[in-house]
Amino acid sequence: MKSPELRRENVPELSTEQMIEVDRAMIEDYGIELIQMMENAGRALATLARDQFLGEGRKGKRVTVLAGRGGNGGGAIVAARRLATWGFDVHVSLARDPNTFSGVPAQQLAILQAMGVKLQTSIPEKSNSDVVLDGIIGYSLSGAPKGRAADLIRWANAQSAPVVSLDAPSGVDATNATAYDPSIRATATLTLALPKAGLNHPQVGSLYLADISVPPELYARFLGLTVGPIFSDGDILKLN
Ligand SMILES: NC(=O)C1=CN([C@@H]2O[C@H](COP(=O)(O)OP(=O)(O)OC[C@H]3O[C@@H](n4cnc5c(N)ncnc54)[C@H](O)[C@@H]3O)[C@@H](O)[C@H]2O)[C@H](O)CC1
Ligand SMILES: [K+]
Repeated sequence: MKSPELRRENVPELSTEQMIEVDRAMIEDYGIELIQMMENAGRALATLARDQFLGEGRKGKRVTVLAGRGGNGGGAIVAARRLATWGFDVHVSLARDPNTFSGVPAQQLAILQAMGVKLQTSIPEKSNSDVVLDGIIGYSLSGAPKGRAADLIRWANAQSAPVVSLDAPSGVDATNATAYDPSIRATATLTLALPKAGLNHPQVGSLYLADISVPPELYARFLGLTVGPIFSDGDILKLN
């Protein structure tokens, strides 16, 4: 299935600081809550994985989802839930123990646990995934990945399956494009709302953009940026 395309020069790029301001305005000025944005992000990630990377004959196909405890992991956990409900064999590996999760990501994790989706807190023991989803760290990366997050990144890079990153490849700075060691070498990256300035890096792979329902007028009002109704042709655009 082909995604509608959008030329990169036709949309502004955001810094992490600007994206945090978008998140703030969404919640405080428009009343669009984090859980709503995360649902849109996660559903788009699941849809992209299904339509671009899982192909025909989907029954029994294995999806490995790597998730941190922040907003990025929360979106990946939503994607895991959607793919599980669509009949895929979903395995989730967490970068942090479940009892360290809080807020909306904890709520999303609890749903996954209630559904009985396979969940572990160690690196996946199998290497036969059909696709790997990377929701380890998003725009709140601080320095080179450490601990289990780093172990999961190294594991993902050793897989032959395509790796699809949410928002940014984990370990790549979304604002300044620094690729720390280790960092995900993605086949594709699905970023949210508008492209981030640091996603001009070969480790991003093919770049896609998902609609998380930011009203275009928000960009004008809070960031002084003009953005048209870019998602009028679809929820997921391929950026060229
Ligand atoms: N409007 C939007 O774009 C929305 C984006 N969403 C997603 O949320 C993330 C940002 O979420 P946040 O909670 O701020 O943090 P992260 O998930 O990026 O990361 C925090 C997580 O990562 C750990 N961590 C950070 N640096 C390191 C490191 N060097 N080594 C190991 N671990 C590290 C940190 O400890 C935390 O556990 C954004 O990217 C989007 O994906 C929202 O879902 C919706 C709105
Ligand atoms: K990521």
